[in-house]
Amino acid sequence: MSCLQLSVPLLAASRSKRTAVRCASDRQELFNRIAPVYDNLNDLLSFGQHRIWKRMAVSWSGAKPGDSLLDLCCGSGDLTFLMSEKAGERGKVIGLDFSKEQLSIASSRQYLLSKACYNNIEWVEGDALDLPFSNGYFDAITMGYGLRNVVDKRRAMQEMFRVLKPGSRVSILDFNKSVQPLTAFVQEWMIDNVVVPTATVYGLAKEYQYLKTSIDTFLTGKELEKLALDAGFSYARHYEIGGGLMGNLVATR
Ligand SMILES: C/C(=C\Cc1cc(O)c2ccccc2c1O)CCC[C@H](C)CCC[C@H](C)CCCC(C)C
Ligand SMILES: C[S@@+](CC[C@H](N)C(=O)[O-])C[C@H]1O[C@@H](n2cnc3c(N)ncnc32)[C@H](O)[C@@H]1O
Repeated sequence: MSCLQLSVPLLAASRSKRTAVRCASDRQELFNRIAPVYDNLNDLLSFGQHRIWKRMAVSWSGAKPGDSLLDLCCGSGDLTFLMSEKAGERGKVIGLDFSKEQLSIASSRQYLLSKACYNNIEWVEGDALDLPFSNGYFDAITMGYGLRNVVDKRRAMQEMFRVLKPGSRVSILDFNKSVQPLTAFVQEWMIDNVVVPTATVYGLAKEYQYLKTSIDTFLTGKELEKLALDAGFSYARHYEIGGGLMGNLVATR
């Protein structure tokens, strides 16, 4: 069984560093593979709604002109570009990801979109579980659809806490693991009957089946709030958006 199918409890039970490293590299390869079609499939499969959800995440981060900002697990840069517009030409935004292919797409988009403020963006190939930044460096952090994909969510939350300035916020957007049976049913039905079959047309059935597995083993809103408070954040609130299909955790250091 590849670790893309391993549930988090099984992964945690294995506890072997080697397993975690292999899982991280399997996911790294997955996001390298889907990079060429990632943006288009997101637009197609969410009817463009994901762009609204991402704008909400950036607004909740509290990012403002002149800030030093971080978009963690930036992928092709959707939230990085939004954070760049918030920071303006006096500010700075770092987009960090461990997928070379995703960062390549992000860099190409930066050149093609060529907005003046986008000169404030720096792309960094790195690990969200071992950030190459000093303590208390950033004024705000966003993480869009990344927390569910890291192999150690606690460690990722601790790293975000470490590199944030006191009083600053992290805004974490992801799928919502709903406790409402109807919402959970609709989400699962859409993924089973629309998302995975569409991805199969692109030869990516396994990759989008992983999407479903990762949601099944994700944390609920209340569990995400507790994860943030346990990492040291003073305040944490999880908001359900997109009819409960998505969720956004806002936490203050
Ligand atoms: C931007 C979105 C998902 C990003 C994303 C995250 C992952 O962890 C992946 C893992 C593996 C493969 C792909 C991804 C991935 O793309 C959210 C929107 C795109 C979704 C793929 C579509 C979700 C559909 C909703 C369940 C239903 C939407 C209903 C509509 C708004 C009426
Ligand atoms: C679903 S994509 C999200 C991309 C983008 N934030 C968005 O909202 O579209 C998840 C991203 O997380 C990255 N990722 C997963 N684990 C990571 C880690 N440990 N360190 C850095 N990036 C990671 C993947 O390479 C991928 O680009």
